[in-house]
Parts: sequence; C-alpha cells; structure tokens
Amino acid sequence: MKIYKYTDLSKQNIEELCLRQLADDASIAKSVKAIIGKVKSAGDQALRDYALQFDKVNLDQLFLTKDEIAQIASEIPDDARAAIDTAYANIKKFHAAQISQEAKVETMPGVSCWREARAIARVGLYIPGGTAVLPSTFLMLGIPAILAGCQEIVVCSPPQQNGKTNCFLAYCAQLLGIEKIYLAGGAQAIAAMAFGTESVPEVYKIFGPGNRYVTQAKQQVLASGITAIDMPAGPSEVLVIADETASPAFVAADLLAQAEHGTDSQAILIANSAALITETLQQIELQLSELPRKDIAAQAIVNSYAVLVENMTQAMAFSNAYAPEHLILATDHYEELIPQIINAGSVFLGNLTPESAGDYASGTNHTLPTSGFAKAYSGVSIDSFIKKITFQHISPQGLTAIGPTVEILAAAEGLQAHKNAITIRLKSSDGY
Ligand SMILES: NC(=O)c1ccc[n+]([C@@H]2O[C@H](COP(=O)([O-])OP(=O)(O)OC[C@H]3O[C@@H](n4cnc5c(N)ncnc54)[C@H](O)[C@@H]3O)[C@@H](O)[C@H]2O)c1
Ligand SMILES: N[C@H](CO)Cc1c[nH]c[nH+]1
Ligand SMILES: [Zn+2]
Repeated sequence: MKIYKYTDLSKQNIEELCLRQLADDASIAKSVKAIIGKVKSAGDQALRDYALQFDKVNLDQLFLTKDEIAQIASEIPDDARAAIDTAYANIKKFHAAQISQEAKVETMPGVSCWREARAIARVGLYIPGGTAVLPSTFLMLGIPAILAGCQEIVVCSPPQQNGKTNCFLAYCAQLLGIEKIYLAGGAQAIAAMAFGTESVPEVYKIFGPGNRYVTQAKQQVLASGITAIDMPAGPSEVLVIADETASPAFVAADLLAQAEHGTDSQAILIANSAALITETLQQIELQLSELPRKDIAAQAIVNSYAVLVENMTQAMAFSNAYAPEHLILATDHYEELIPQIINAGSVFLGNLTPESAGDYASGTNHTLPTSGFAKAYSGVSIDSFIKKITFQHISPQGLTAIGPTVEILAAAEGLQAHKNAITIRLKSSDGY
C-alpha cells in the first residue's frame, strides 16, 4: 500500500487518486456490449451459453421453482437461520420507518397540490454470486421492494457449481415470499431483466450491486433508454479516517473487510500520524495471512493507499473528494466531523462501529454508490422502489385566483392554446 503526504499532493494528484478507472475498463465495456447483444438476439440460449462459459455449469432449467427453493432452504443450519431472521427484522424496521405520506399544500385559496407514492410495478434484483454468494444483498433489496409494494419482483443470481443456489439465499427467498430465482449472473442477467427472454420477464428498474461486468451492464441498459437502474454499485470501497484514538488492529480489520470483496476493491486509510499508518499496515500483514480470501484481499490492498494528513480538515477534504461508498470515522471525536461530511454512501461512527455491521444486520442498506457516484446518488432505500406522482385540484375559487397568472404566462410564451384552457373556464358562467 502506497503512502502519500496530503501536503505534497497537488489538486491534480488528488483528482487522480480519487479516480477508480482501471486500465481494462474499455475492454469490459466492449465485452458487456457483446453479451447484451447476444442476450437480446438469442434470449434463454444465450443465458445457458454464458452460464457454461462463465459459471461452468450446464443448465437445463434457468430458474429454481418454489419447491426447489424450499428443499434447498431446508438445509440451512439453525444459527444461520436465526442470524438471517435478526438481520431481516432490523433491516425491515429501518426501512419501514422510511415510508411517509406528504401533506397536501394549498398554494393559493382553492388550489391544492400533493404527491402520492406508487410502487414501481416490476423490478429486477441482482444478487451477486461470483466469488461469494451474498444473501445479505437479497435482504437489502427484497425487503424495501416488498415494503414499497412492488408487484412483480424478478430475482437473478449466478448459478453455483451444482447448478443451483445455496441454502442461505434460498432461505432469504422463503422469508421474502419470492417463489422463483433465475440462475443468471453477470452482464447477461442484467440484459435479461432489461430486455426479457423466454424465461426471464423484463422489468422497469434493475437493482443491485455486482462486479464491473454487472455495473457496466446496468450503465449500458440505462443508456439504451430501456430500463431504469438504482445506481452504479460496483466494486466495494471503504475510506477510514483515523486519529490517535483509533485502534490499528480495528482499522486494519475494517480495511481488509472491504478488500476481500474483490481484487478491484479499494481500502483507503487517512490518518493524522505516520506511526498509526505504520502500525495499521503491520496489522494488515498480520491479519491478511489468516484470511481464506487472502489472495483477493492482498491484491486489493496493493491497489489501495494511505494518506498522511496534518489535521482532520485535510482528512475530510480528501474524503469528500473521494466520495467513498463507506466512510468510517475511527475516532472518538466523530461528532464534530459529521457536519463536514458532504459525499459518502454510508457512514460508520466511532471505534466500535465496524462497517460489517451495516453490511449485514444493523438495518441500513448496503447497496451503495461506488466510484465517486456518492457525490450524486444515495444508497438503496424505500424511495428507490417508488415513484411520486403529483396531484392537483382547483376549485371555482382557485380558478379565479390562479387563472390570470396562467393566462399571462401562456401569452408570454406565445402558447395561445394553453391560455385558452383557462379563459374558456373563466368565461363559463358556472366556472366549470
Ligand atoms: N456497491 C455495493 O453496494 C456492493 C454490495 C455488495 C457487493 N458489491 C460488489 O459486488 C461484486 C461481486 O462480484 P462477484 O464477481 O463476486 O459476483 P457477481 O455476481 O457480481 O459477478 C459474477 C458474474 O460475473 C460474470 N463474469 C465473471 N467473469 C467474467 C468475464 N471475464 N467476462 C464476462 N462476465 C464475467 C459471470 O457471469 C459471473 O456469473 C464485488 O465487486 C463486490 O465488491 C458491491
Ligand atoms: N460491503 C458490501 C457493499 O459494498 C456489502 C456486503 C455484502 N456482504 C458483505 N458485504
Ligand atoms: Zn462487505
């Protein structure tokens, strides 16, 4: 992991450090375009071919039925079932509190305006399952989709070596009341949900994190104007701001937790002491050697870096420029930093709040914007699964109040028919 001194960095250096672009971005975009094209033209057959090519499985059937899901779910160990139940309850509680009704507003006497939420009718959820199957993502997407009232929920996840999925994912499907899991991964799953195939229904909006193929595919189907997406939620990242109150062992554990997701994950350390950086790097070496996914995490750590700052103002300036998916404030003095946070997907406060808690069970959503998109996007929430429709009603009194304003503005724009729609009503003797 490289170490930089903040005061040695120019504005351009900082911009470059904050870029997540990788050398093979263009080739990924090219292969994703080809995959989307093949799914559009060959449908289910393309999904079977890609399952064989990328997931190394021959699929007769592209989905698991309710009975198959029940059979797989029955194999879940009791402790895992209880842990999923706890996570489910916490995530549900947090997301249910996001449901709200807006007040009607009378902008002028007799002119009422309001908004009502309606669920997006058909949504697609992508549950990663390449190097690790993520049932937690199923909860993070399925719970808000159901709470929002989405009627059709299509779920895709890559097939595992036995051509099925694992018991944890199957149990989540049961908890959520989802009766089918489509066995498709990567860009081909995204294309299937965007365009539809013989088996996979097309949806209006696609949700979920994934590797660079998945994220690129979501961006391409969005650009094609065919479907909406939640956000670009690609390779995981974390930025830890640590001071003298932090524990190097805890900080190292948090950095490694995101590094183990993929070789292209990033784990950034910002600290106000060189000794703290050195000790944390030592801890990383120590803890890394014990990890089953040490090869993946080690590569991600090589792609990561530390920045030595003189004070927390510099630390916050760097963090806001980087706009991390996850920001950990590993300091007892986190309260005073909160107002300075401008760009971050999700924030973890203090030395006893590991990011893993949010990944699994505290209640917040773990599907979050990466690659600097936290400058403009929020993570998944109930809002992601609804649209808000505006309504208005104008009474006779309201028509008299607002009419002349609209007539004058319509005339100013030279749009006579707009003006007439008011005038004809004002002239009518009873007002309607
Ligand atoms: N931002 C977030 O909110 C968030 C949340 C959870 C996970 N993640 C990220 O999700 C990702 C999960 O990645 P994963 O790979 O384990 O699972 P994945 O399900 O995203 O991708 C697996 C699929 O990628 C496709 N693929 C693999 N190699 C390919 C190739 N050479 N060409 C074309 N397609 C190929 C295959 O179809 C495979 O089924 C990680 O990067 C992790 O950091 C992000
Ligand atoms: N850290 C991931 C989001 O970037 C979410 C996750 C799922 N499982 C473990 N972690
Ligand atoms: Zn994680």
